[in-house]
Amino acid sequence: MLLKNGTMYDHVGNQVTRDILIENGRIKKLGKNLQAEGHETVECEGKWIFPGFVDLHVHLREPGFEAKETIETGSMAAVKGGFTTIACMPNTKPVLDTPEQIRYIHEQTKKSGYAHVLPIGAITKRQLGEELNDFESMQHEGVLAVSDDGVGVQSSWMMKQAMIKAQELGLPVVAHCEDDTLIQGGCVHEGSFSEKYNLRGIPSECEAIHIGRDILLAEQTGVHYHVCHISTKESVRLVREGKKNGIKVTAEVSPHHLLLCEDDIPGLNTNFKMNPPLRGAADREALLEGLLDGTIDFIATDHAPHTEEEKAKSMELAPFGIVGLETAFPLLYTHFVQKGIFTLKQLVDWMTVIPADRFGLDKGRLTEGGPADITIVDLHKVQDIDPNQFASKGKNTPFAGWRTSGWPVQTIVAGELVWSEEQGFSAGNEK
Ligand SMILES: NC(=O)N[C@@H](CC(=O)O)C(=O)O
Ligand SMILES: [Zn+2]
Ligand SMILES: [Zn+2]
Repeated sequence: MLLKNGTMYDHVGNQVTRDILIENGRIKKLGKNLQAEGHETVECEGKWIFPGFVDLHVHLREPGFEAKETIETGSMAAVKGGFTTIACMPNTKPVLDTPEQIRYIHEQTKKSGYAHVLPIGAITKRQLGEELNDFESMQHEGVLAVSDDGVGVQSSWMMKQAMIKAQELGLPVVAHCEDDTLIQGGCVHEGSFSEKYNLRGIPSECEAIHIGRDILLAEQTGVHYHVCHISTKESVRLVREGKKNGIKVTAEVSPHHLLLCEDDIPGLNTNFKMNPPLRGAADREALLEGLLDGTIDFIATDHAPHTEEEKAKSMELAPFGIVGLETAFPLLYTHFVQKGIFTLKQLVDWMTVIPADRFGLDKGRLTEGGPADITIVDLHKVQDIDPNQFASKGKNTPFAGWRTSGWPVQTIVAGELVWSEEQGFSAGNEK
């Protein structure tokens, strides 16, 4: 395949116009006036060509919760959103806590996936926090990291054992940070919204207390410790301090925590219920500052689809989580790049090369010889977010109706055009 005349960043970050020749799933050549003979040509004039986006925090729900999402529908949502590599969390049924479960994800991806899917294995058996899994045997089948995402690892001792083992094996520990004793049945942030609606709140320290503990344990064990969906100003402060002290701590932030705070929740609407909850305005400011100063390493969506029936429940009873794959780039582009808060280069780096580098993946760059995972974006395309148009089974977004620019129009995974605005989806990358 030959991509003609696309705009891209070169290796030093300058904006250039280039052709990209793709062969055997790799970028064969990057240059000007490349020859098209025998190659399918895609005209990209006026469009941006980015490395395929990388999202290291996604819930694909398979096995066990196929009514919410499957590897097929979740990876369709991914490529439609411009993501070519996604990591899936182990809070499925059964939990991804054995080598057989990890192999199952790889097999299902081969059969029905549209993007590269990197499974994350659970830290503890059935994510119950009681017994450490066999990381080595899961690693043998190919896991990106270990995590009990969905719940925090309550026991400090258990977390320490996990870190010791993960450090030995070179696996990152990816942490959902939440102290169960501080949740107290909370369903939203403990702040002005919880007060106004008389709901139980989840206080900020519920997250930060785990991060503080884990950074101390990471210092002792030397493991790569990664904080999921960071949401409070205290958490940002702790990560900043940890980094300053040379501790191997990284952090991700979700688009919704950058875009929204508790003041934006329009009443008892469960599409604004997620974990961690939307925090205060000062927290949101601290997240932006942390991302801009490098305390927070990159962006991850925490795509968490649920059925409409589940989300139709009350604020207290509905499950936590919102979808994110199909809206992340346009939302962040519209609200931060167009407004001059981020540069386009920063945003793209936070969604490509930085997550890839932090987790040692050969992804996130456009280089000769590198993988042909590519996202073509029309920055001028304006569209209202419409959940009914999502490829994801999850329609649970707080952003319905938001007018946004910067939509992916074509996505290439391992050299195959897996989705285009005009033709829709074609067979998954490994089919
Ligand atoms: N983020 C959420 O609100 N929900 C996630 C779990 C998680 O990421 O902790 C889910 O699995 O639904
Ligand atoms: Zn989580
Ligand atoms: Zn999650």
